[in-house]
Amino acid sequence: MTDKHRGDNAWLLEVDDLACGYDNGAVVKSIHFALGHGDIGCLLGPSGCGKSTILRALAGFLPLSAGEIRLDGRTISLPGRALPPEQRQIGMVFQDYALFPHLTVAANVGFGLGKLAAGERERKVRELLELVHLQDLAQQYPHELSGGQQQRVALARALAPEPTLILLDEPFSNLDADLRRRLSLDVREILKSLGISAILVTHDQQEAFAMCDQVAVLKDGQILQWDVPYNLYHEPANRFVAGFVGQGGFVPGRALGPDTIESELGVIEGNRAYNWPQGTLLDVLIRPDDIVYDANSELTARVIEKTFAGTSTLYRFRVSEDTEFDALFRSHLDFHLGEQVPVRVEAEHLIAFER
Ligand SMILES: Nc1ncnc2c1ncn2[C@@H]1O[C@H](COP(=O)(O)OP(=O)(O)OP(=O)(O)O)[C@@H](O)[C@H]1O
Repeated sequence: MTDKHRGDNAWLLEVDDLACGYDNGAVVKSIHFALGHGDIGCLLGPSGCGKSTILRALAGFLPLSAGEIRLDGRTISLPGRALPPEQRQIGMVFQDYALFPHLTVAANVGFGLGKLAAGERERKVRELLELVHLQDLAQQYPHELSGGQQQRVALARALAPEPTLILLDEPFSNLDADLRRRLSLDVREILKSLGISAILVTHDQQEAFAMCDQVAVLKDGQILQWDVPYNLYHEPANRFVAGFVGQGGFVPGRALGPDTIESELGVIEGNRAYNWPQGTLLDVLIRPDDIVYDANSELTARVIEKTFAGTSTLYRFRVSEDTEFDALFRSHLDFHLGEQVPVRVEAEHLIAFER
């Protein structure tokens, strides 16, 4: 990261106890998180949970009813007192690109650079277009570009004034899946190469995991967990996060000891201790990659659904009326509906919640 963006503060962005909403009441409340210099954070959650509302508060478009927002140690929002959006050094990229249709690509990127001398502005625009690989399209108009190219222009335009933080509001949702994946990785690389921090809003968990260092999972206006993607997947703090992040479902179990659970899938031992009394009834999280095929296993499960996906096949298995689970096998392990298949649980991370 560049020194230009590093202040003396441990965090670039600190959000403390934030609450805000609209005329009809608070939408988000008790929001806490902090983002490091050069880190990319994500607000992930279902539609209507308040992701864009938090982004608007960060950008300065929405007043706070409680809490505080600090950027590089400087307070930018308090209830009744807020730095105007244009003084925050925060850039924004929107879902619909929001480019100026009557301006060329180069003029769009240079739009916010009016204060620079013409030669300096041209140099800066050229550098930014090279960064987003659009140097050959500088004289085109937005309607002559693909969606992915337009979004690159929008990113270059947001980067031009050298913001401290970039806010990305569902920036890839108008693009097809393949382009979405490639562009999200490209944008990550560009932001990392410049050392610019960002907050991405998305409801796409794969995008959040691929692009972000830390992710907040939101529900009903609250952050349920703010963590690195690995922990969200393997150490979900509660049932909602476990269900929302990644695939998987729950099977019934009973605590045998602090790290051991008995279920119809056998005795499962994990690497994490809980303090349930012995005999506590539990729901055990089983992810499709927690199940392996084992010809020697005594446990067999019946195939009740099968979804072929090229290199892998997702199976739904049933052991009893109460115990069903998904398993992802390489597709050469080809079983037919109704077949009894020997399987074994291989779950290092044992995740369970009291029933
Ligand atoms: N301008 C507004 N006035 C009143 N209520 C609003 C306004 N904008 C959003 N809301 C309400 O605030 C809640 C959160 O909306 P928000 O747009 O922050 O959700 P979101 O998580 O970004 O959803 P999505 O993924 O669908 O964009 C919703 O119940 C929504 O109806």
